[in-house]
Amino acid sequence: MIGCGAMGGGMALLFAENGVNVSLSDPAEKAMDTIIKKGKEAGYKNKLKKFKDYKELCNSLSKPRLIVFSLPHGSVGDKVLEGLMPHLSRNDIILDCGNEHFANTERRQEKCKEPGIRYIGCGVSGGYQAARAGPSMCPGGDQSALKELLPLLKRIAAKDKDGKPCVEIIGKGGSGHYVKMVHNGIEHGMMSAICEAWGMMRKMGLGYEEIGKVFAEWNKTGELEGTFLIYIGADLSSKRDPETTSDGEHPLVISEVLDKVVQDITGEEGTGIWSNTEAIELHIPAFTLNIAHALRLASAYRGDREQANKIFNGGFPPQNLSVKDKGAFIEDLRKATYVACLASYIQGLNIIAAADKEHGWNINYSSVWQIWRGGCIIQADYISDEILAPVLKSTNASPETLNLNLNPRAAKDISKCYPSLRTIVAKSVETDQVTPAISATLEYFKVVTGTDLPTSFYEAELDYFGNHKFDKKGDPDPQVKKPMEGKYHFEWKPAVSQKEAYGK
Ligand SMILES: NC(=O)C1=CN([C@@H]2O[C@H](COP(=O)(O)OP(=O)(O)OC[C@H]3O[C@@H](n4cnc5c(N)ncnc54)[C@H](OP(=O)(O)O)[C@@H]3O)[C@@H](O)[C@H]2O)C=CC1
Ligand SMILES: O=C(CO)[C@H](O)[C@H](O)COP(=O)(O)O
Repeated sequence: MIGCGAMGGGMALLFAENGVNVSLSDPAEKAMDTIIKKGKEAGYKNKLKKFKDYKELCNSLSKPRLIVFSLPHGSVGDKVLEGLMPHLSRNDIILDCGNEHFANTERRQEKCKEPGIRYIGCGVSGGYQAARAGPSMCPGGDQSALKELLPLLKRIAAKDKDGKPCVEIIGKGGSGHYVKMVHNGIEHGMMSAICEAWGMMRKMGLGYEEIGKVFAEWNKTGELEGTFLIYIGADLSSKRDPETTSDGEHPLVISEVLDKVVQDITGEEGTGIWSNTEAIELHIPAFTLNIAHALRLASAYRGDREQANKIFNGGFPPQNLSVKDKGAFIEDLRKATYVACLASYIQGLNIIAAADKEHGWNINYSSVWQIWRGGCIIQADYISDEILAPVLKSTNASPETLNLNLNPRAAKDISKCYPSLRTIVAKSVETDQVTPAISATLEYFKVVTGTDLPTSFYEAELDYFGNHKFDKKGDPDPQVKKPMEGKYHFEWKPAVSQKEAYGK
């Protein structure tokens, strides 16, 4: 296990629990000692050993070796690979369990080809608790290595509600890391919508623990049933700090958490940036994911926000929400949260489908479905059973069939929940609530199902100044339905000389 932090430490213990001898490497000796101590306490006798140099570490492993990375993304992995290479042999496997950029994964796979080392990009999900108990795993790369590894991975992976392991072969090349990256993009869309709903409930006057109870209800039944992020939202809402304050209180931890999400800016994580960049580069409209990312960014600048708040004389803070029927409003909020979560899935799947076509990864979509069934952060039982299963589990699921905006079952739910989504956004606008992902979701569904968009005017302006051409309404040519340049240009205003324009 190279990298013994929150995730690597948990996975090292998980492997040891499953009878595997684990050799540890981390710059922090203390991190390795802690894992060894925990292993001893758990009764995994002599299963965990620490190593300072790669030669000794590699000599300690039986062949073909399995080397697991749980490292920060980027150059760290390159340096580690460089250092390990001289001590590895043909057929050894590197299982990169970090959140690595798929292009780095593919570059390393290329580098490993000649010496015959098999490099697998394997996103893992579920946080450090799942790393210890069994994560959802998303491996892609060399098929022979994947087939050899799968039995072991199935032993350690999370199990879904039917007891099936949440790990399957995703596809070739960097597809495993790609799917995990998009998982995180979806995660961010869902987390944004959920925190926005939480913010509105706070402004309705609900206490932290009361909101926890609402989330617990949402998680029990209906469209948000079995949604991990709703479940942990319920759980965290009642956690109290064991330290007492001066007045003898044990404060709710959530009441003390500052409103900033920083890891995109600190570089700690990259998946949010990469998944949005991918959406843009692959021409996928991903309103909910894009704005969720922007909310994180804006939130990170706490100091700037404080200064702007002063300059704007207090800014535009959310007003207290008075609603006639609290129960009905919370039900609208639940439905709005659900459609924003579903929109996040739809946008994420559209990104994966476009990338699969572009890279020829041949992604197995029933594997994607299975790894998202349990153990991962975006686990959502209702969405999985009702919406995704009929599409992703199908034996002929392909990038062409993945667009859930064209799926009648998804359309039924979105149409049913749309009035609630509109009610929530309208109330939010009226009272200055912070609801970017929920509002963007309303716009998203309006736009992707709309056949009378104001972009006619946009197109005309583009043609006016740029000769960018347009197509005409009613043209029977099927090409006009494709994203291709239009056939017509109108001379809205002929170009004139400088003298004619400026009169000199
Ligand atoms: N935390 C989470 O919830 C999840 C994280 N991930 C991904 O898993 C990976 C690990 O994350 P996480 O455990 O949270 O991060 P941590 O920072 O806790 O762990 C990373 C570990 O790698 C160590 N490290 C740095 N350089 C080297 C090196 N050259 N050789 C060996 N070890 C090294 C670090 O040591 P030091 O601190 O001394 O530099 C640290 O102990 C990341 O890619 C992350 O994106 C994936 C899913 C969930
Ligand atoms: O990969 C993860 C979950 O799936 C990690 O928890 C990750 O650290 C979350 O950070 P970010 O919100 O920046 O993706």
